[in-house]
Amino acid sequence: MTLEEERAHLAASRAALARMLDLARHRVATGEQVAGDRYTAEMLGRMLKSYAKELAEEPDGPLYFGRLRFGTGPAAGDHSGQCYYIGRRHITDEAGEPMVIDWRAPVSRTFYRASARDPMGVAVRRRYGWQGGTLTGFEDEDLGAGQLVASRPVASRLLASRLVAEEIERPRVGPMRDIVATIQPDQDDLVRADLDESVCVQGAPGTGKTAVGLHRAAYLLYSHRRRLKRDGVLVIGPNPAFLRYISAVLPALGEVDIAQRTLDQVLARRRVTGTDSDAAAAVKHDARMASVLSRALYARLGEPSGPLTVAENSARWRIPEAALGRLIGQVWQESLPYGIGRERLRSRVVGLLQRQAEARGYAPGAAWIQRMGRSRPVRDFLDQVWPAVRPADVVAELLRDPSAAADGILTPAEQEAIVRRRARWSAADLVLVDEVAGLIDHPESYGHIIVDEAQDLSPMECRALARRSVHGSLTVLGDLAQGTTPWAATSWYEQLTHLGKPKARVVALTAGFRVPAAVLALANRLLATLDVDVPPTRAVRGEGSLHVRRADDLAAATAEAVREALGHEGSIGVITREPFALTADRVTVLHPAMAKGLEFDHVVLVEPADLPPRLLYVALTRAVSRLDIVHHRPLPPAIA
Ligand SMILES: Nc1ncnc2c1ncn2[C@@H]1O[C@H](COP(=O)(O)OP(=O)(O)OP(=O)(O)O)[C@@H](O)[C@H]1O
Repeated sequence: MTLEEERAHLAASRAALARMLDLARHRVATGEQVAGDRYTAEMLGRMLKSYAKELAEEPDGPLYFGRLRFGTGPAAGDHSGQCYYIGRRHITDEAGEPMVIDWRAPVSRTFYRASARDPMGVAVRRRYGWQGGTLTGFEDEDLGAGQLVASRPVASRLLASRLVAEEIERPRVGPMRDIVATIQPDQDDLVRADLDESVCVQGAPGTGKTAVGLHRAAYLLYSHRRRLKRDGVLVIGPNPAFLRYISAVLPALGEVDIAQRTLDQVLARRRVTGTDSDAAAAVKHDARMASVLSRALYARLGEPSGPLTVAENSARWRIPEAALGRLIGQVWQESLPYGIGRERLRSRVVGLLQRQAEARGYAPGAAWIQRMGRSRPVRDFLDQVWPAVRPADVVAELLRDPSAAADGILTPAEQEAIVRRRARWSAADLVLVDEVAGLIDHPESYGHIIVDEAQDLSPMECRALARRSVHGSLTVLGDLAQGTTPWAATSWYEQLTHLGKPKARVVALTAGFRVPAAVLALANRLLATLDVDVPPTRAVRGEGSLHVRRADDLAAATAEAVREALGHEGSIGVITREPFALTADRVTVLHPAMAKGLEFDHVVLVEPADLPPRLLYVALTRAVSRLDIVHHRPLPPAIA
């Protein structure tokens, strides 16, 4: 097929997409009239609306990025002699024949996996080059013959394709983009892991963890749409700036219904107005707090102080104290959540009353049972032995005086550290409140949760996510070397245990798609001093540029570096602890702690000696093309 013929196919695909969109809109408009009853009409309307919305999200840009032409040998199987265009979503012609196949469909897997060594039945893999919505060319890989045709020399040592290399080398501007056109085989393996499987990706900076997680979310929704529309998919990121940075990826993949939140946003039941000392935060985030809170909650259980008597008209029903004690013991043994235990006890008590009534010839019905359950004596009994509680009250009481619940678990100094003298909620307190809420009742659970920067979560934060994925699975993304919180994980096994998935497969990604080789060499030197057991990154990119300048006037030198950076295209990030006023379109000034997960085409890093080693490692690995280090004090030895 010539470029002209390819363009004709593109025009036909665009027309087909426009027709699909018209049809979907038409169905939204008429759907309510055609459906039988109101419920069905509403469900249908909602479904069609979201379908129309997804179609409309389709960017004007490339409709597809690749094409597979299968050979005729036995390896091609059912696809023998077939040709498929692979794009961001299915497009079908009027007869329902596929014009473009969704990248998530089973056959598309071949696009990412086939290699000269194992062509998987593919004769030729074609990749398209685009400029905006215009098709500019293509590149064929003759997998049958094991060679790349019509290609200029490739920039990278590791990539066979010029188009893939160009995509990776492209200067970065604006928010994160999807990588569907260039997913690599090891990434694809993770993206398509089964829904029931929890996986943990240990990936050095820029190896595509975030990209993999987001594409996995889109893939899972495609493959298990009904189940996950019902159960929900949640993406957890470290801060709102990061969520803004990644926010366009899923909509570009046609997925508009995935919640993307910080953990704080998930837990927020009340406003955070207080802060913790480092010592208090360390204790509150420690896994032992789970035992302390459980003790604090269950300390509320009491003993019956006599028999329970309910009088109704002329009848009197009575349960002796010993029998009540036995009931409490039985319910306790069932290890139910606290709130459910209280209701179970209520129904057991009423059950005993009911049996007495029946023994005396009454035939108590549902209304009687309900009345008994709400009767004063039964309520009083429950309030005494298994009182209703609010999670925040349990935590507030514990923080006023931790001793009763914490003795033997926390040291006296630790107890002292968490005593709260003013009733203000800190972020860590909300994690504790959530823990208690989880002891009282099951929280909303998700079908799948993707947790980014998971190495930074505390054990107690992990537990909050574990509770929300009891019936679902997790994709855990992180890098032990980039852990910068005081409680950052040092072992994935431990972190996964806190997350409730100790058996999750841990996979390392080591091909770095962000950081250029020159910068990576420096970062890897620092990595060697960080005392974490993770493999270093190999650069898939070119050399890039690394500049170090010593200056007496840091602010002036920084401004100078930014001015120079503005001479290139792409985004610029100034990573500094000092306030630095600068307003230019492409420039973002940010504190190192906020740089996590982000990337800029050009990074100006100010005074590395100010940063603890791991934060320095994060800051060093944000640059895509150029890194400028501006310093006054001597550089830390590892990077000097
Ligand atoms: N297969 C790929 N093809 C093209 N670009 C890729 C590929 N994989 C990753 N990238 C790009 O590499 C950059 C880094 O990816 P990403 O942010 O997902 O890495 P990360 O491992 O999460 O990094 P960090 O540890 O810093 O959070 C992004 O610009 C992403 O688009």
